[in-house]
Amino acid sequence: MSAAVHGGPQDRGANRPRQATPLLSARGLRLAFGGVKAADGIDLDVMPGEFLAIIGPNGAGKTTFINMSTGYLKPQDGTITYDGQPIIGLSPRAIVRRGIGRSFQLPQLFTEHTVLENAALAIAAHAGIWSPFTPLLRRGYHDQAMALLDRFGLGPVAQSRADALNEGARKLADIAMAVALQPRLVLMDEPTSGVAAAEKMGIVETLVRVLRDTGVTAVFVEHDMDVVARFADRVAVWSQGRIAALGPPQQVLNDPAVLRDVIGIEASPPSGAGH
Ligand SMILES: Nc1ncnc2c1ncn2[C@@H]1O[C@H](COP(=O)(O)OP(=O)(O)OP(=O)(O)O)[C@@H](O)[C@H]1O
Repeated sequence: MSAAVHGGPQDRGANRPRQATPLLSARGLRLAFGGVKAADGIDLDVMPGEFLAIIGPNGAGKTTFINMSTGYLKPQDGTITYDGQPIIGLSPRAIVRRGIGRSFQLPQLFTEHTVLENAALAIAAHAGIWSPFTPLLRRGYHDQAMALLDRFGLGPVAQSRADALNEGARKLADIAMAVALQPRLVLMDEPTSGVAAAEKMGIVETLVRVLRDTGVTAVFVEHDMDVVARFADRVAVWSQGRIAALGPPQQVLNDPAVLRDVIGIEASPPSGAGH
């Protein structure tokens, strides 16, 4: 366990300065859809190098926060800065170019292409080539794509069509595409949803290893409390568009109100609480 301010179970930031500048900083975010307050005054700092888990019930506004941070939704009020610069109003593609990647609840792969072709397309896109055909003709992208896939353990399925992958591999491939764009921050919306229970920890171990090795900061929405307890440095608890609790997992996941209102159990530790 690290003594760092934002330390957590697998923190590698023991030598991090105590007063690091946030990589992403949200202040006073508000967004309502009709009468539904999807964001009702969100303040959150994401520190460089940390893995921050977002938990909370359905409809609490978790995806809305990711959408606002990646240019898919514009808040009605508030600010978001990334690396000290305001990003509200930028397009999703401009935000990717700044260094924020994301993965989706439903992976966004070109299903009729192979995994290798998907990776080559993502690497080519990062190089500024958006034509869907050019990179497929260029061996160089394939080599880089293969190296990327190997890091995620996806080498054996490189030649498979994306729609032939099981859910775990599909989730990893989607995150690999985000990493191809060389982000400093990745926001992942439920990276383990739909993944078989037996596969889940292995999938998360792989993605955490790759992101940690690459020095990528991560925010991830997660419903499995065992995953959160094991991999998050800090946990933010979303409730009705607000952050109801924020802190290290051992603190937040043992908070009786969080156990009752978010995890849906009376007073037991997080192990076995996932669904
Ligand atoms: N584009 C939209 N138009 C209308 N309502 C929306 C839109 N996006 C989100 N909402 C509403 O805002 C609220 C928050 O939604 P959001 O998807 O952010 O919740 P969530 O915490 O991610 O939920 P889940 O865990 O089910 O994915 C919900 O009531 C949702 O129906």
